[in-house]
Amino acid sequence: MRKPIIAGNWKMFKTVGESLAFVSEVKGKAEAAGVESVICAPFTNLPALVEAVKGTTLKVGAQNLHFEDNGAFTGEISGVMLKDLGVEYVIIGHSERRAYFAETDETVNKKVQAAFKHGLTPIVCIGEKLEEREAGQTKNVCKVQTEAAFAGLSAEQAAQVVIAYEPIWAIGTGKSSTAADAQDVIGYIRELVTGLYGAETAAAVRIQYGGSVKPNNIAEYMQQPDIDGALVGGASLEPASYIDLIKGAE
Ligand SMILES: O=C[C@H](O)COP(=O)(O)O
Repeated sequence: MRKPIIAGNWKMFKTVGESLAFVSEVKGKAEAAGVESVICAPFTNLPALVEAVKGTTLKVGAQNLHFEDNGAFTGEISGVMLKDLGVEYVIIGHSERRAYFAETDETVNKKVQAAFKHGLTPIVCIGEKLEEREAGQTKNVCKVQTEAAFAGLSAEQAAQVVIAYEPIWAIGTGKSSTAADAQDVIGYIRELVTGLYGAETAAAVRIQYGGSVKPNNIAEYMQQPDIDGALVGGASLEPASYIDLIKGAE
């Protein structure tokens, strides 16, 4: 049985003070039995957040990591450093990182391996651009990105990966994929994992939908057999909305 997971991706929003105010608002309210609630915050906010969520069921994630443990990589943060802070999750290969920071399928794979090396759970983002969808390439794009992300992982590691299927045209646009379309692609992604590792591993992998998920549409996605949660940007920033997302996922 897969435990649903709602992850808020705050992107480049919130100061430390704003993060702490958010946690004190949602504490005790963004907790639904059987739903894992994660906040993926900017690096600067992680130490304070890890401290603030102690004693709650909220978990903290980063939005990126470097694949090396340390070295001359100005401005980067490694898995060693995240683990040292007490961070549990890390988003890898978000489409904004692929588009603006030159992340490739190869670096995504290296980062997934680095996450496992340091005991972090990777939330691996995949998804097609609008022109790829219009050209009927959605599943092909997801196949290439999924296979690359999982390269070299053991079945035991693969089972722990969280995949976030985010059609790029649906991110921050208010144009969400229909629940049926999202299920179609996510069901296909699970078949891909079955092909790579077998049915038992594929049945354990959690696959989220992301792209304009809001409190008023989360339930439709959660009703789909292969959708195990959501990676949420805009609607995760306000405490009331975040609480409603968690409740809606129950
Ligand atoms: O990581 C989250 C996604 O980019 C979705 O963002 P959004 O919910 O604002 O569309």
